[in-house]
Amino acid sequence: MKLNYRIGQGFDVHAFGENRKLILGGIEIPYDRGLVGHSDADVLTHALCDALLGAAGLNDIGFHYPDTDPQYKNADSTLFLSLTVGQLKRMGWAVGNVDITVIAQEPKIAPHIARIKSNLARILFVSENEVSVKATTTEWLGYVGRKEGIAAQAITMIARIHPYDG
Ligand SMILES: Nc1ccn([C@@H]2O[C@H](COP(=O)(O)O)[C@@H](O)[C@H]2O)c(=O)n1
Ligand SMILES: C[C@@]1(CO)OP(=O)(O)OP(=O)(O)OC[C@H]1O
Repeated sequence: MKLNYRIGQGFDVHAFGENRKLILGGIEIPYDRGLVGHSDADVLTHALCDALLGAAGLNDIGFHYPDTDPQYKNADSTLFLSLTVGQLKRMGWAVGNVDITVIAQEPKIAPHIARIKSNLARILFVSENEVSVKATTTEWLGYVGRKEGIAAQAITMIARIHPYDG
């Protein structure tokens, strides 16, 4: 018999670069630098995609949306999240809750968390109560502390909404 719940976790890091917007959870955060990547480098959304894909046993974001594919150049990463949610839905999974930590020395994320949660809840088809977004510094230690980039980790629980035999 298949279980009705599964958990997954994801982790991602992107480096800061010049002339880039800082996008987290699909929301533009005012800062003098942005993150560098093939897509918009939305590190929070990438970690969340990996958590959801991991929960469903579906490999990772780079497997489904390779950084060698020109169609994803500067892509809005919430597209990957929407596609992932659709993929899970077709397999009979709905998102239960997500818990995300952004690891950044700067900028302050707290003032933007309400907007990030609202945006993610809309894409995940859950209420904002099911979306937790937190932030921490690394107390000036390591690559995050040197303000070289931002890391994010995400954990999710998904629940089976209909049987799937694939
Ligand atoms: N980029 C960040 C980092 C932290 N916060 C908020 O500040 C609090 C204290 O952070 P510490 O790393 O010193 O524990 C943290 O709990 C967050 O609320 C933030 O908004 N943005
Ligand atoms: C999102 C993708 C695809 O554009 O590229 P990046 O923005 O570079 O992000 P990363 O987390 O390194 O890997 C996933 C990629 O396939």
